[in-house]
Amino acid sequence: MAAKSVTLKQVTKAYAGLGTKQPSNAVSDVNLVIEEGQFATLLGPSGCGKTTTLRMIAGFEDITSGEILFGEQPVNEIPPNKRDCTMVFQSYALFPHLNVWDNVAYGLKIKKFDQAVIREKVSRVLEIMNLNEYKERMPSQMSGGQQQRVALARALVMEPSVLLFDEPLSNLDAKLRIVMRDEIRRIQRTLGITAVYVTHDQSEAMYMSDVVIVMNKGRIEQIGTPQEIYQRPKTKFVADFIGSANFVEGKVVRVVEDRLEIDTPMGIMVAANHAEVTAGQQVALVIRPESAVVLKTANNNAVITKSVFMGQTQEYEIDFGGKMFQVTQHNPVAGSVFSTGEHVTLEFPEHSIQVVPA
Ligand SMILES: Nc1ncnc2c1ncn2[C@@H]1O[C@H](COP(=O)(O)OP(=O)(O)OP(=O)(O)O)[C@@H](O)[C@H]1O
Repeated sequence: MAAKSVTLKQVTKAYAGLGTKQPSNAVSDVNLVIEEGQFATLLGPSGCGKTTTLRMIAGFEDITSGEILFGEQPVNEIPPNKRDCTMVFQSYALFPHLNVWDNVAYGLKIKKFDQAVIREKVSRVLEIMNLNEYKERMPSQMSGGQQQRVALARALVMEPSVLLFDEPLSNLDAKLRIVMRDEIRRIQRTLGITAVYVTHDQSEAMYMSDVVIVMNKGRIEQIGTPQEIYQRPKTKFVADFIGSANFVEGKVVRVVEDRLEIDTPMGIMVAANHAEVTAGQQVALVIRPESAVVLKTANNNAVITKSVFMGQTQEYEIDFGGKMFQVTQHNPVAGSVFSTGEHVTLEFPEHSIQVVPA
């Protein structure tokens, strides 16, 4: 199978009736390029337009305006079964009256492949998915995780250029999700297939993706690697949705080369200038709990109001100038841990602060 890139150009979806109640479309003006062989995840809160976007790529939904391309080829007019992509659903959607072998072979039979070719392709995929020993089982005789592997095998056997996933792990328990996300990623890498994955689970998105596409109210807020999305969020929404963050409101007073001086209720704070903000602009400083530093100095400026041991971390709530901060200390060993009521110094290394528009 030859992987293909997926391109969305100004793609919009309006559902009839939506426009009268709310000004926004289900999906608005989405521009996106997913490169060949990339694993891209659409991530965002419920109703942000992830599933609609995925279904438009699959061809299950018409698009209101814009264009979708697989490689160089526009696919707007191509029906789903001719699009060279397959979708793995949350509900597995296996045929209950067919055993594993026949479920996996089904699509090839519909496409009238030769018997010998079908045998060869199905055996190979069952082998890759470690499903050989289950080939005669009926779906009802298998666990949720095994059924989802069959659903994945059924999609892979078609050798699509693009594989689409609609929250495929959300019916599985936490432990199995972790096993399956490794399995999906391993197979996707081995076959070099382009994958578009929908989830509202940020840790799943961070773990699996080459690129994360964060959506909000039908629009793309940010596209980036998991590191970029986490460490350099471009908006308050992204900073808030991915991981936890302390926000400090302020106004940029000076831009000095690559540093920003920001006037905040806690005085002037300095941040490295990773953002495109200008002097005079109202901003928010994003400070991740693990990037604030707690220590003892001669001029302690903060008070611990809560201190909780969590095994790998110590979690603090700290009052700094009347504002409460969530702070995480890694590797809390005896002697380095502070107790409730202790006076401490809270520092914010300038490179770990991200500045976003207010
Ligand atoms: N068939 C439809 N008719 C009208 N509105 C729809 C239809 N399908 C989805 N919508 C609306 O479009 C918006 C985007 O829905 P979508 O299912 O794409 O969101 P989502 O991000 O996948 O959410 P979730 O995580 O809850 O599945 C929502 O406001 C939803 O109510």
